[in-house]
Amino acid sequence: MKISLTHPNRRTFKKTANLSGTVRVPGDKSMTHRAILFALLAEGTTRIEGWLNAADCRSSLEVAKQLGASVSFEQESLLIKGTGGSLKEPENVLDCGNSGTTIRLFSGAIASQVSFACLTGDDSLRRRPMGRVLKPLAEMGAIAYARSGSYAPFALIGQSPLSAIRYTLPVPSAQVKSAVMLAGLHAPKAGGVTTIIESQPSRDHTERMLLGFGVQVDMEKEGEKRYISIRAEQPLRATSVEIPGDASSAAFLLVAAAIVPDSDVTIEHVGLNPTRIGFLKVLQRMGAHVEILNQRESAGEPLGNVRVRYQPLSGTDILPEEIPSLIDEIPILAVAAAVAEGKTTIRGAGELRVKETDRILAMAKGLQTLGVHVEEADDGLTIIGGKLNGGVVDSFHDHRIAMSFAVAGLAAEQEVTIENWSAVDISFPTFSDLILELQRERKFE
Ligand SMILES: O=C(O)C1=C[C@@H](OP(=O)(O)O)[C@@H](O)[C@H](O)C1
Ligand SMILES: C=C(OP(=O)(O)O)C(=O)O
Repeated sequence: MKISLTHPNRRTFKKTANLSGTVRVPGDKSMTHRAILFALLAEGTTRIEGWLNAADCRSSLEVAKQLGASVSFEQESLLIKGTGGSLKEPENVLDCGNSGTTIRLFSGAIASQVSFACLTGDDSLRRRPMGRVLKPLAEMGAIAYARSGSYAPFALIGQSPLSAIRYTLPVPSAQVKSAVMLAGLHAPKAGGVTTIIESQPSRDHTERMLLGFGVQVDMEKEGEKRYISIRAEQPLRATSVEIPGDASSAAFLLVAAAIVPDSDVTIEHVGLNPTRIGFLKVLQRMGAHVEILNQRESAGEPLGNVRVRYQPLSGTDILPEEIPSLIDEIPILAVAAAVAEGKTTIRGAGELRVKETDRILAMAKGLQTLGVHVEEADDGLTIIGGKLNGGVVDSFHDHRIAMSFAVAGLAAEQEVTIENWSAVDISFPTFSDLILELQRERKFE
């Protein structure tokens, strides 16, 4: 007897008529991680509204519990009773799952506090470089022993007090910046002020949210260069945090609107932090009709509604200095480039090679399968736009690759099947539901 097996970990997306409607996307992932970690460090109970209930943030929540946080839920809100700054030594290994933000930011907090912690993650996280955080933390006085020198699992033996440092980030990374800032809160030696120097601005949610928890962060700008300074021994005080929708999740739906003819999609209540919305400028430059409406501010972060209407796109050059403001959106912008008229180049994006998977390789392979002319460079891609064919592509267990090819499927000539689809649960579990909603609301003309 022939048994036909279904593949629960595959999903197929087909060419669609226009997408239309107004939706909200789940909470910002970067902000949710920070809210959980800062609540753990604070004195009192923090209320977090609009948090992202997805696998990466649940990793942060589990790690926070092991370090002494008491967690409860009240309707949609997350309540975290903090430790007042004295973290508990964890009884077991801290499993950070697939989340780079969890492992790197929590390391910064652990470095001054916990006598022994061992941090690890899944197959993907254990391939990602950790030397970039362990090196500055060791310079401040913490002791780290890492597999092969710089990979998880690693043991972190916190030391107190740490020494303040002046640290120039070798790569623009908000995760490294945040880890050093958090260690700096407990680094009263060597002057007691830790300064991080970044030559390209990376996302600044840590700086903004720490202010809400009562911590003063000083920032000086010198052209694109920024000096971020934090004085030691500032206690965190519990607060309420309202988290807007994640601009990186919104990007998938907005690019879908930009490439599916006659679409008109609005995402409400989405974060518009300038360090995160480089992709909107690129989409505009490619010819998409982008509008930002009802812009306002909450908890120190700008937010608003973003409307994108279809207009045929043309290729563009995405420059190295733009990369930090759109680092997680490059896979979906590569899909936009694949349907745009003409050539798109992306350069200065070498960091993509050390994300959940090598995103340059994954996009090049997948787009080639769909018949696109793509050339890989060490630090980017060159894409000649045109029509997308169908095919079977692999997400390589990377949420952003999976959703990028799902959006490609909505505009491709034949269907696109994505292998290892379940990766979407990392950041955007409701992605397929929202696409369905925008298809249901579509205009019939
Ligand atoms: O700080 C953060 O929340 C993040 C920073 C970025 O990583 P890097 O710090 O490695 O650039 C980004 O790619 C990641 O998705 C989230
Ligand atoms: C790179 C990402 O996250 P992280 O580094 O936290 O795993 C991402 O969400 O695209």
